[in-house]
Amino acid sequence: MRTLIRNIKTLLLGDDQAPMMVKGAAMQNLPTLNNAFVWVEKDKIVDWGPMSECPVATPDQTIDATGAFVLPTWCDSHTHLVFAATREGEFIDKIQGVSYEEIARKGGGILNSAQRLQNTPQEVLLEAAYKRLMEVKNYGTGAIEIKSGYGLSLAAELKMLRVIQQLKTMTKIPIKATFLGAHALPLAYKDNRAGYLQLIIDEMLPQIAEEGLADYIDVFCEKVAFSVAETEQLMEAGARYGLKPKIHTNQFNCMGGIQASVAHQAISVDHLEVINEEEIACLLASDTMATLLPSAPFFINDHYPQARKMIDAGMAVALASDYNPGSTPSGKIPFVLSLACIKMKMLPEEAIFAATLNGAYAMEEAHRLGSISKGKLANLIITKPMDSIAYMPYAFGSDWIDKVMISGEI
Ligand SMILES: N=CN[C@@H](CCC(=O)O)C(=O)O
Ligand SMILES: [Zn+2]
Repeated sequence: MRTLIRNIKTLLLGDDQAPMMVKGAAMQNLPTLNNAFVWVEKDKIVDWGPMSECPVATPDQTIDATGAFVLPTWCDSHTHLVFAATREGEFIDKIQGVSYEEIARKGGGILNSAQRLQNTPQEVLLEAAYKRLMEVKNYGTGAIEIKSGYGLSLAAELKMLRVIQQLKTMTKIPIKATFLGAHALPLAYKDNRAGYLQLIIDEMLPQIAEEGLADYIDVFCEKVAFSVAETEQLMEAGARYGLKPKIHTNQFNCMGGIQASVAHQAISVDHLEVINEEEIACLLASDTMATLLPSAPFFINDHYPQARKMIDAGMAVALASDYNPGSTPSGKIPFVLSLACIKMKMLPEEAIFAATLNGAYAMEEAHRLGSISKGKLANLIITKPMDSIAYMPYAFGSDWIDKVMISGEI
């Protein structure tokens, strides 16, 4: 199938020499080309440029994008898309003043989700996760990372990861799987932390590696979850099976999670609602992506990451949804862009870079996604007609995406 998208009002991120990530001030320089075309063959972008250079060959399909923007799909590098049940009960608790951390300490939160997931058959989880995947695709997500971490037993963690593996075969959306066995300490191990770590290291990891179920290892490095020393132990264990770290840290506490993750060559550190100068310096000197998840502090009424300070210091940041039933029951990246601009003072251009190319870097997909470059996958968003880039984060309640192309198919 050969598809021509023509008369594009403005093409964003057209760059055949796109870097693997963009940092600091460069995040404002989003490549734009007015009055453009994109030529797609099979699943790839074959050509793009100004309409004056549009090929004369006849495509199988033509899309007229008059008045519209075309940009790469979002690379959502942090989600918990596989879960058994929503948690509206805790939503009401939070409205009535109980904090997210208090709910976790009382055995709600992640443990609540784990209990539900352990009792839910794999096919039921798969059907629900597939529906969520199709939902976020319509919001423009064209690559996604999905974590385990609501299993917390050997059988249930494997079940979650097998669901993710099945999802990979059911869609052309690139998916990366992350093993998050250390998401919460199961009640059965409440007086035996070391025992749970041994279960992860001696039983879960070898089986996961044998079945090739995970691309990355994650740990929830927080006072309410796992310590820095435990996180290091797990990153080292993951490395023995070739799993690179992507670490939940600095959601509530600065306790050394960033430094430890960077020292273990983490692909990304995620959340960063709190961060200090030393941690910013550490990230600046690293190749680790800072992935910000502003829908989480929005939903649990926490403070937002200091994106402006990070970018002004020269850091690269990525934006992701954190779609999960507890802190973020939403996978809508356009809303994440709005929060990034409104609450974190990111410019629209920075937010778009953060949710596309930098998101791709945070899931090691920047070589084939995240920009409009010849040879990259044709995963594209075609917007409804609009006047400016700023309309995207500005119109936070509108559905401004018209079409989503995944691997060359609308
Ligand atoms: N913070 C840790 N994990 C998830 C929330 C999980 C849950 O509450 O179910 C997050 O990234 O926000
Ligand atoms: Zn998360």
